[in-house]
Amino acid sequence: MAIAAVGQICSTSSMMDNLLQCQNLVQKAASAGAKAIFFPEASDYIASSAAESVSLARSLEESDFVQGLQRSASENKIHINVGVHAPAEGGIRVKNLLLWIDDNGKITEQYQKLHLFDVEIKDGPVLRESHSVEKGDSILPPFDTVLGRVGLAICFDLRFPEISVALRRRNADIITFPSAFTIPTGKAHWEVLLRARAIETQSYVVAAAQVGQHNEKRVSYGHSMIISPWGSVLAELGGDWNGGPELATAEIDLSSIEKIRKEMPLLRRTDVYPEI
Ligand SMILES: O=C(O)CNC(=O)[C@H](CS)NC(=O)CCC(=O)C(=O)O
Repeated sequence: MAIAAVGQICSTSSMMDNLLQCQNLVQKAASAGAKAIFFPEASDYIASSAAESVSLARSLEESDFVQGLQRSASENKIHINVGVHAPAEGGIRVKNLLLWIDDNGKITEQYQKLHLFDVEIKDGPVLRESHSVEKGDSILPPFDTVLGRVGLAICFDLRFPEISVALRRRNADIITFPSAFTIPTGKAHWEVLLRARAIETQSYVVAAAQVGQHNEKRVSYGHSMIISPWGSVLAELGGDWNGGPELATAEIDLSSIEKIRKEMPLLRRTDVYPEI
């Protein structure tokens, strides 16, 4: 059994301030005995326009934000899962990435968001992620960590159960959804979707979320959660920015996954519908 932590922050366009928020939580998570800490999507920055987002992006090797977290991981002997941007080929778009940094500070895995959030909701959010972001083209196979086998997905990917089912089929124990959900869609769908993904994959779901006002145009829903493979919310943070970053922790018990999967085997009818 090992402890996982979720960190809830409010990123702005100041990468240095965002790094300080994360580093503060890394220390707290390490003091709480956590083996890994999970941060939201776009922890490095949330920009107020597509142009600003592209101009702020740095390669992983040149990002002070990423390097700062690599140092924190090794100094605090903790693994870090964090969402960041990096420039895409051609210079007009960015990649929306999720990194695994091990407790020596090395980036060992990276996933590029598959599904981009293009919405035009009447009297609600209008966002066109595909204007500034290049979509990924593959599922990253789950990998072994101190907590168990981790499968990576990001934010809007949550709405496509195929990716979670594919990660489960490749033996994920824990599926991540670092996010920056909007308030109306968060209120309506966030917890239901997260619990559904945990229940249908019989896996832990770790969802670190951005919270509060990032700039004059963007506000995020918060409510970071860790959910058990039975679908219970084990840890949850609030929806308000209380002036500082916040942390929640939960124990990851791999034997509970084994028990649930044994007691209720979800045998798929792949003779009727395709295997994912
Ligand atoms: O733009 C960045 O830098 C960071 N990326 C995001 O905030 C992304 C794209 S705008 N947000 C979402 O996918 C929210 C999904 C959502 O709210 C839902 O599915 O309801």
